Amino acid sequence: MADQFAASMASVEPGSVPSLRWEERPEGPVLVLLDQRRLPAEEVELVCTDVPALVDAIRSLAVRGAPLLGIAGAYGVALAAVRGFDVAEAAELLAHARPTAVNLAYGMQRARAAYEKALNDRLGREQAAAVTLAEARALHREDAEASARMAEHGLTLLEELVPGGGFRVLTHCNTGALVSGGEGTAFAVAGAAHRAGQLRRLWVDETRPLLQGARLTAYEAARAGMAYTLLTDNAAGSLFASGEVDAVLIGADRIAADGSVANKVGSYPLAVLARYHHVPFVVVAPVSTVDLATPAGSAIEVEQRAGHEVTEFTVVPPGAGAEPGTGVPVAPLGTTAYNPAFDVTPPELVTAIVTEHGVVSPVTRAGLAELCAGPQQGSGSEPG
Ligand SMILES: CSC[C@@H](O)[C@@H](O)C(=O)COP(=O)(O)O
Repeated sequence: MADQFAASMASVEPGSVPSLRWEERPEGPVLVLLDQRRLPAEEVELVCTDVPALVDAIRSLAVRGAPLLGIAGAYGVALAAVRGFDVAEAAELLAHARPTAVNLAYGMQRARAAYEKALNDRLGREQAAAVTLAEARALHREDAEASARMAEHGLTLLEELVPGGGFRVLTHCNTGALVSGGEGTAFAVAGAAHRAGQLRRLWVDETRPLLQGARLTAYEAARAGMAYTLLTDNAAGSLFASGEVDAVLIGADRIAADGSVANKVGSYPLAVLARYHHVPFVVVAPVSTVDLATPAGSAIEVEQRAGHEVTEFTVVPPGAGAEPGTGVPVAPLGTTAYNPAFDVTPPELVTAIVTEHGVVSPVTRAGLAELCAGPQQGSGSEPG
């Protein structure tokens, strides 16, 4: 299996990895995921033949990251439709798999709407399923295109915010090709800077407790040939204090209408540090991550995860820790843990939000709504 992935990896752009694909097999279509729980030790495929298996993969973070959750949600509905399962039931399961990343609901709803419209248009179930799959594929392609646009806009913005170039960028969690149909969000901007010879260093937060930074971003940075250094999350403060960070680039799981940003836990403390040290704090996300129906950050549901992810090292050795008691204990038996998967950064701490439509800076409710309505005309960014 690892060989199959190595072969398919040889055909992709350097630095990018195929995180998810639809495959027609003699026994029926399947969704093939790169199992992110096993990285970087092993490149192992996870094959989903039905939506409950996909929901398990989403909950256990085999497939993760906001844009990819959207793509997975759409393909999940298509899988149910093509295999003749109950589409409404599948959509409900997907909608409740994880609560914070709005892209999951967005992708799922888009595919479901395509299916229902096709049935209303009196297409048969088989044709409706084909339409649903086409919608999932379109969303997958659009995400790749959005990623390329975000990289362009983000690099232009970095050049404006950090005169002189040679950027030292700090990032948190994982926002690269592993979470996208393209090169990702924040990581795509770092990638563009790297190709332009402008990325002096990528500082990679390890991202406790599940180490998306250490396991996944370092893996992607190494593949891309970037100069990168891994740090523990709580080493960021001294790094800022010694003037080693020019900008913070992060992704987002949901952006409320007021510009509040929910992202991997640890993002908010970085925003506070960045403000104190006068360093730009830039959020890179597709417009599908902006949820205008959520009025403010306080209304965002933050996923709370199991305590054993904190009380046990769950990713050493690779693949261990899916269940309580199977990881390496690092706290006395019976210790309780506070384990929110995300935190919310208020808009006043965000220097700019970069989307495929352009840049909003300063971050205002009106500016964000305008950006969501369509691409900016002209150069777009006006860093505040
Ligand atoms: C482009 S990905 C942006 C976010 O989805 C990412 O930073 C993040 O927080 C992912 O969290 P995860 O819990 O690993 O799914």
